[in-house]
Amino acid sequence: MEAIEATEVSKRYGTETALDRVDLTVREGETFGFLGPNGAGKSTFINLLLDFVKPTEGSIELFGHDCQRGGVEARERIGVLPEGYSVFDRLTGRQHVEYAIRSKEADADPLDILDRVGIREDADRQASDYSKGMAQRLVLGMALVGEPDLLVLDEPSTGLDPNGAAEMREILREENERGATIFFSSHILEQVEAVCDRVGILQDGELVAVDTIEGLRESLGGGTKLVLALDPLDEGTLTTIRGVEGVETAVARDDDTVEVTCTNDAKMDILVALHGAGVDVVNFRTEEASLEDMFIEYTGTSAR
Ligand SMILES: Nc1ncnc2c1ncn2[C@@H]1O[C@H](COP(=O)(O)OP(=O)(O)OP(=O)(O)O)[C@@H](O)[C@H]1O
Repeated sequence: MEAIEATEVSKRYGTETALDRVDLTVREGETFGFLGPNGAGKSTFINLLLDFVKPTEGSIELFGHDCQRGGVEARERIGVLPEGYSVFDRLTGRQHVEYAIRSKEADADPLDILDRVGIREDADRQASDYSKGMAQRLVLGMALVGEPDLLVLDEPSTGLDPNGAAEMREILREENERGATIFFSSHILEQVEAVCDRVGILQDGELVAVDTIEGLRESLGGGTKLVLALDPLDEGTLTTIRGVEGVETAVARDDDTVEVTCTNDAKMDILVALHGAGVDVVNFRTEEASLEDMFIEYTGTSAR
């Protein structure tokens, strides 16, 4: 059975189309990263999943249950970290987790959960005194209660320092190994690249790509990145490179280094064109296109 199955889902707010006929399947056991620039529709999709808002057209199923008609059964199997969740000021961290345990009728030790997300020491402090990162850890802990079959996480790394982000990745890996499906949105592409089996890229409400990271690379013609040290590196040199068939982008990194994303076949042609234009290639290496490079190619914008 599929964990998430969206069929032709659209959501309009007045004249604003937040999602436009999105078809998406997330299989049980997958870790799926949901990417898109600000305002692309990621939170809207997650809000539809959770039945916080209704689709204008189309439907979404969770474990075979329509999110609107049979959502309750499905939601019992889900752990959620919503965007911008605010903690209850008067409750301690422990009380938050106890609340989640009661409402999910789960059997868990709140301190074990708080330990897992790294705030056991702060269990009995009021959550209003928590830092942003601690509050985010607490909400993740609440999402983990009851060993959910699906974790839906909207920007889980918000507020976390690099250590916190690494711990978050580790928890996602452990949860996935336990058998949970993970669906999360993020602007932190290194994070997505490190843990996801597949990614979907949303832009202006449309799903412009869904694939493995390897698959995205291939569909961008090999997705090679060349890093060239050139003399001279000026506008004329950049124009020469951009004129070669198969070149997607050519951006100067500093005074003498340029980064070029291109198809595999274009690499040799670039060197030939530079030689023809009298440009000296001082240094030359290739790198695999990162998810960030591919995101820019698909959406024309940076993820952050
Ligand atoms: N309640 C609402 N009323 C009107 N427009 C809305 C509402 N919620 C979202 N939108 C619009 O829908 C579009 C998609 O927004 P959404 O919050 O889903 O994007 P997002 O990809 O999650 O963005 P971000 O990365 O900034 O969180 C935006 O143009 C936004 O202005």
